[in-house]
Amino acid sequence: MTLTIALSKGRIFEETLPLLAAAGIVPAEAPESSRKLIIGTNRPDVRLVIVRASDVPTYVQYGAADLGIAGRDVLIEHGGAGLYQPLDLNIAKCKMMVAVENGFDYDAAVKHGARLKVATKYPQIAREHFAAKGVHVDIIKLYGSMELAPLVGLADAIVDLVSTGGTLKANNLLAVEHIIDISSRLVVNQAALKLKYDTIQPVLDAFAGAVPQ
Ligand SMILES: Nc1ncnc2c1ncn2[C@@H]1O[C@H](COP(=O)(O)OP(=O)(O)OP(=O)(O)O)[C@@H](O)[C@H]1O
Ligand SMILES: O=P(O)(O)OC[C@H]1O[C@H](OP(=O)(O)OP(=O)(O)O)[C@H](O)[C@@H]1O
Repeated sequence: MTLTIALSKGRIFEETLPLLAAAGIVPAEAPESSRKLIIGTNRPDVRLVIVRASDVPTYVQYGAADLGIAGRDVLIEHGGAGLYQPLDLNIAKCKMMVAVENGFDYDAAVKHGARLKVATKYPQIAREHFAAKGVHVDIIKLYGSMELAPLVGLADAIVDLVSTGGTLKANNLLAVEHIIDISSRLVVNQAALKLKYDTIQPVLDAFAGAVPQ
């Protein structure tokens, strides 16, 4: 039975290579240098499909892929329907944070009870965070370059991923709240786990044994 694994290009693909190797899987091509969306491997029964990071849960949910690797951010926004999430892979680590322009008095803005304009690619996470604090927000959905929004008056604050802090610094922004720690997880289609147990379980075991500390 063929096993299909959904991965995104970039950091997730790079950081997944050692996990795949532990399961005896070596991609036939590098997705960065190929335009192919279906990539074979050294194992005739395993293929990779290359999708947008935020589309990985959808491919696995509907069984178009049996396994996938997706960030916790993406999984929260997707909702996780139809997905089994057996393993935190401890890769693509970063933090979901609230950030504002240097000089913006965030504490005062929150205390005053006025509505805060928040730009983000992660409306679900942002909404839950501010609801728990009892802060009224207008969420402005963006698809990237969130850091620009406070600089041009689109928003008072952003909710975005921070790793080194370099992007915030380069744009004169300051992190003011830590929402959650993010890493990527293995997701499995619930029906596939039963139907393809003999193929999937050894891959899960190999990944579990190779998770970086
Ligand atoms: N700076 C970072 N450092 C570490 N991990 C990160 C960083 N930025 C994002 N991630 C994690 O890696 C995952 C994939 O990020 P990537 O940048 O490849 O895709 P994306 O551009 O966010 O997604 P899409 O293509 O769907 O818009 C994210 O979902 C997140 O969990
Ligand atoms: O704290 P840093 O180390 O600077 O990382 C943070 C940046 O990384 C992510 O962007 P990414 O690199 O994925 O760019 P993209 O969203 O344009 O793909 C995130 O959206 C931040 O902009």
